[in-house]
Amino acid sequence: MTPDIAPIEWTGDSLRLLDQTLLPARVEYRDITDVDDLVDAIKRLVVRGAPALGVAGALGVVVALRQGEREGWDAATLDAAITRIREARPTAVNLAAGVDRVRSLAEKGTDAVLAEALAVLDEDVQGNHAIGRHGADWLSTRLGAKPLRLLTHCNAGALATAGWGTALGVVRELHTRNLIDTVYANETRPLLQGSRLTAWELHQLGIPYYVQPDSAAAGTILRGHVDAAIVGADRIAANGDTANKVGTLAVALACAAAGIPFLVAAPWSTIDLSTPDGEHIPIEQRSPAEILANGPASVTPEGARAHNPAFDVTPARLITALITETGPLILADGQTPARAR
Ligand SMILES: CSC[C@@H](O)[C@@H](O)C(=O)COP(=O)(O)O
Repeated sequence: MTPDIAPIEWTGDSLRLLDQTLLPARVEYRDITDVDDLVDAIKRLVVRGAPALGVAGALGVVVALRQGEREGWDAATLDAAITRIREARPTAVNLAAGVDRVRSLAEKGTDAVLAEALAVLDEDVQGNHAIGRHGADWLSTRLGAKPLRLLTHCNAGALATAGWGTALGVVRELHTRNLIDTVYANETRPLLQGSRLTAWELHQLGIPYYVQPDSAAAGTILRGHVDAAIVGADRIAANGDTANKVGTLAVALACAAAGIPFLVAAPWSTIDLSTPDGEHIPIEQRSPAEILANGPASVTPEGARAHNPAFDVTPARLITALITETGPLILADGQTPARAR
């Protein structure tokens, strides 16, 4: 299946990434043939979003193998390079899972690894379309077949995946059914994935939207302007606790207070049955500079300390349903990923 926006591709010679740090001002691609460049791209969020990181991890093993062939690496050097890709960011389980899925094929040769990595990419696009259909069915059955006002946080669109998107995939499917009134896109401080990326995607798709400050979300929800919230996930524990972009928990709490559905849309590749609950999910701490400064200009007194977690964990009890490619799991009714598998 051909994705529309292609944030990540294999060109035949290189891993091509749409540079998400430059959007929406510039559409530029980076051709990656070097492990250092890939690790830097992952850390700087040139490529980002859990499913896209899974594909980057899998294709990253191909990059490492080819660089190793070019530069005559021994097995230990190759292994260390692959591990650096795997550990470039800690929270999205897809990154490590993508690396692990293809790594063991290295002894069969680079072509075998490449074929499996491309399968990861293809499965993601197909799975996202299924998530879109399941989510749209669930929402229109539960809320009625009327145009919906949905809220989302961060970017869980085509850019965050191999194509189509998860939470935004549901929005897109509803839009094709004429069932979207408007989308509230939280701006997503501090790196603005909502105002830069989600708004860019919604604009291109012709879907009506507002960008709002993250801090407006609770008020928008409690004033009755939102029918449901839908977000993506970086890692879902066996009990359904879900790590996603920092600020997601506040949205879930507001939805619970307002009595409206809070949905997580994510593929099974984001579910980590080896992590029992949210307390065990590693949370990435990012650079203080992201919140102590606005570009080059400091916005805080000298010596200010920063607490800058990139993600928070929403407890399963606040999640109405988890929409996967195999259908919805109704966490509100006590279903969990562990019991479903
Ligand atoms: C389908 S993407 C789901 C999540 O990965 C997304 O919501 C998110 O939190 C991304 O964080 P990011 O730091 O931009 O990689």
